Amino acid sequence: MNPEFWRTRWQEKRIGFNQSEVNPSLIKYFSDLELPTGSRVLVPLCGKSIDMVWLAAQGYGVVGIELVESAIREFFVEQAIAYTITEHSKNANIKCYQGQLLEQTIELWVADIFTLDSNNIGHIDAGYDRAALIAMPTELRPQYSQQVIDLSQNAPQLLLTLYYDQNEWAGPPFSISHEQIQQYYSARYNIHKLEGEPSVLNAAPEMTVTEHVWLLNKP
Ligand SMILES: C[S@@+](CC[C@H](N)C(=O)[O-])C[C@H]1O[C@@H](n2cnc3c(N)ncnc32)[C@H](O)[C@@H]1O
Repeated sequence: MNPEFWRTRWQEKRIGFNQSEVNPSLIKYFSDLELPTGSRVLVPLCGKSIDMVWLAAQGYGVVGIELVESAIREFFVEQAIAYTITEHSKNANIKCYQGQLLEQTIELWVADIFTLDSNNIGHIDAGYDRAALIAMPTELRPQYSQQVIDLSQNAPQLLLTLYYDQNEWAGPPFSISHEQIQQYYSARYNIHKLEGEPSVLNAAPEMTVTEHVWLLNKP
């Protein structure tokens, strides 16, 4: 998916991926990461996810990365959080929106994730990937997974993916198999499948879909 695809989706408000309720798997499994409060959580391809509000309410700092600036602005406006904007000194396409919620900092980067490095975003304690890996087409996924590993310096992750017959529906979101998860992450993580539950694709409700929840821990 090129950047224009996502900009158009946001412009035309075709954002069926955006949830009005906090993701139940986040609530159920995030504690498995055993993070002390005050830890900083990376949310790649964050959109305006309400999950970031939940993370802050649990006592975690949030570091989101999102290509489309209007999505980030909508997040702060809808959540009634005051924000400041800092522009990157060398790259006009990169900005950082920052606000405070319940004494936690929510820092959302307007950027193509591939243009950032760990010096930009600072230390990360864990990652939460919902609708991010599965938003990446097959050819970009190895580069994406490596970028998340590099940005977070191999921090543990809670990863949510979908599995369905890719021949039946083109995506995004794309279907990801256990073998693909191994391919992307087994060199740097111990991989545990926590759950596989029936799920629904909003754009193709007739499809049989399973949501998988993965815990990626450092070996
Ligand atoms: C399927 S949405 C998921 C959003 C969010 N994780 C959620 O659960 O609602 C994927 C998001 O990734 C953003 N995106 C796509 N490619 C990106 C890239 N290369 N860098 C940063 N963000 C990107 C899109 O604009 C879109 O908001």
